[in-house]
Amino acid sequence: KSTYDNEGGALFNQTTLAHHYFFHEIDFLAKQSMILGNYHGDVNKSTSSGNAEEKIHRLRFLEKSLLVELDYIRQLKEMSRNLDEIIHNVDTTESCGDETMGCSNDEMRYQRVTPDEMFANIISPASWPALVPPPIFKNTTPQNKSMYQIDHKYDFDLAIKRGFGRMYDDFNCYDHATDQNKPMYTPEMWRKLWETFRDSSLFPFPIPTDDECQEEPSYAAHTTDGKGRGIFASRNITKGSLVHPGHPNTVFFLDSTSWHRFVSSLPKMFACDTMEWVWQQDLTDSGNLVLCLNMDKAAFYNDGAIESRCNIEMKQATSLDFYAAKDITAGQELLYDYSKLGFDTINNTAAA
Ligand SMILES: C[S@@+](CC[C@H](N)C(=O)[O-])C[C@H]1O[C@@H](n2cnc3c(N)ncnc32)[C@H](O)[C@@H]1O
Repeated sequence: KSTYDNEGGALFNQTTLAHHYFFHEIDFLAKQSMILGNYHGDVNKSTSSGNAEEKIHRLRFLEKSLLVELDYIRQLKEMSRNLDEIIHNVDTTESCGDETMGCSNDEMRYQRVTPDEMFANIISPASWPALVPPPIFKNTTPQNKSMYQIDHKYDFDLAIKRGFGRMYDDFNCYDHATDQNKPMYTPEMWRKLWETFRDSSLFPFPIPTDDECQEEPSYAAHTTDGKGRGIFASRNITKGSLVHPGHPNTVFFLDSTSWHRFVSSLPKMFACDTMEWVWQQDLTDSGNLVLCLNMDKAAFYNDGAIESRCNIEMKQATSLDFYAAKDITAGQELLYDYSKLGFDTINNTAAA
């Protein structure tokens, strides 16, 4: 929009930002489709041990995702057609007044509008922070690590390496991490998390309905050995059976911006929780790590590697489904090996 160059640059910048936003959105959509398509579409590979019902279930979710995506593409197309028009037609008379208030014609036409005013017309306000550069992260040392946090290699240090340190610090999550009385999540709380993801994500990921979620042989409860909340077997489980399908309640963040936007949109407790729950995994066997987050009680699975107590596992590194690695008795805590998820192969995709 070089014609606006002489207008002081502000409108020019906003125009550029609008285009930047648009292309960022397209790019994000393409990546999100790739992950969804590869993960949910490749059912034969990723659920070779799964049953037909599970495959149908997964394909249904893929179908629903694609329909939402199609609709989104339609909206983007519409937006691209109208983008210039919207930018030109922003109603500026209110902030500038009219000629009787001393505004020149040019000022009336090109009165600066705030990004919020302009973007309110074309995108949801939740998307605006995408255009603000992420903060510069500083290393932080937690003040009061408990014994568990010192022993536990995942906490703090790894979070900081991933670039979460500043957000962890901003939300002052250190006490939260060691708190053994954090609340159990109600369905409303999970929904709130889902809605924030939907609103802060550039992709309107479909929120699964209850009948899309399979019954699992487990329940969430507080642990008694300092691990916070955990997941326990609700009945005896035979070795090899599915204990948790990773779909449809796992969501993906493909870049640091979308992750930061999501966490920054949450109240403190949710923000601190999600920063402790998130992990990275190469879902497409392509060398690209994706940030993954469980939006259901699966977020409470603890690490059993330290005490060699793991009893559940994924059959493939690209899978999100957990199977019993041995016979499990009702009441036992379900534990897996965190290191199997690629925590050690962090390449800082999540860091700014
Ligand atoms: C994926 S979450 C598991 C749910 C967590 N216990 C909660 O209440 O939110 C990972 C966090 O759980 C805790 N955790 C997991 N396994 C642990 C272990 N073996 N010992 C101590 N803490 C553990 C750590 O605080 C870690 O950051």
